[in-house]
Amino acid sequence: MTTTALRAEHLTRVFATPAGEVRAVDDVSLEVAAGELVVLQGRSGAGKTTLLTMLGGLDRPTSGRVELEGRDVAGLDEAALRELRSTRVASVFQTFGLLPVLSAAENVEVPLRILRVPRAERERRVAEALAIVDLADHAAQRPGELSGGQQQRVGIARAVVARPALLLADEPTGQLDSETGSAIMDLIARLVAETGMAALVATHDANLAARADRVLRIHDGRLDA
Ligand SMILES: Nc1ncnc2c1ncn2[C@@H]1O[C@H](COP(=O)(O)OP(=O)(O)OP(=O)(O)O)[C@@H](O)[C@H]1O
Repeated sequence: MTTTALRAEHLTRVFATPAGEVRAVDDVSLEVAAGELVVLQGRSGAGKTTLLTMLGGLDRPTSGRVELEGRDVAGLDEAALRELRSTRVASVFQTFGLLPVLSAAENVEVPLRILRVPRAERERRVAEALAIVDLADHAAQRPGELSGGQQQRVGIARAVVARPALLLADEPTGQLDSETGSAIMDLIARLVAETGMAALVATHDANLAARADRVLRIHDGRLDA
């Protein structure tokens, strides 16, 4: 039986700008199953970031609904939403988002601290996550002492350490050369297969779509049929 990790129904986001209303996302409905890797493709300005931000509960839609593991995200209060964002949904962005003063291991540990996981268990899970992304030997280095690809792998280890139901990635390979970007996509595909999490990855790189179970295309805020 497939379990639906993420469901969006008739999502719309309208921004008011001096030049008038911008319909950044326009009546988008989609589902991502547990263990499924979906790539979202679209040109710059097509609405990818706006859509991912709503799906991750970071922005509320103008209309429509988002369900994560069967729960209506709009029905959650701020505290429940914060908990959801730190435990069930993980995000990986183009600009890595690591804390520069912390080591790789300390960066990966952040979500577990938020969850108040006991220290011994934190250490075990951080070591496991760093090993998965092949960075066990770099645990003590700070982001500035790592390459771009290594930093992105730290970001992925941090994203998955709390075993989220859903991984949202916005151009995770945008800053990387094509070989490193390809390795990052392979890593995401492997994590999806091994952990059963769902992943939605936005990219305008057509080659990366080859790793996906399914490709969605967005154009002017609307998904292609
Ligand atoms: N806060 C905002 N206020 C006004 N307009 C916005 C805002 N955020 C996004 N937009 C507009 O919404 C549309 C979609 O933007 P979005 O960032 O989602 O595109 P994208 O597909 O992620 O692009 P890129 O690949 O360049 O990151 C664009 O026309 C953009 O100008």
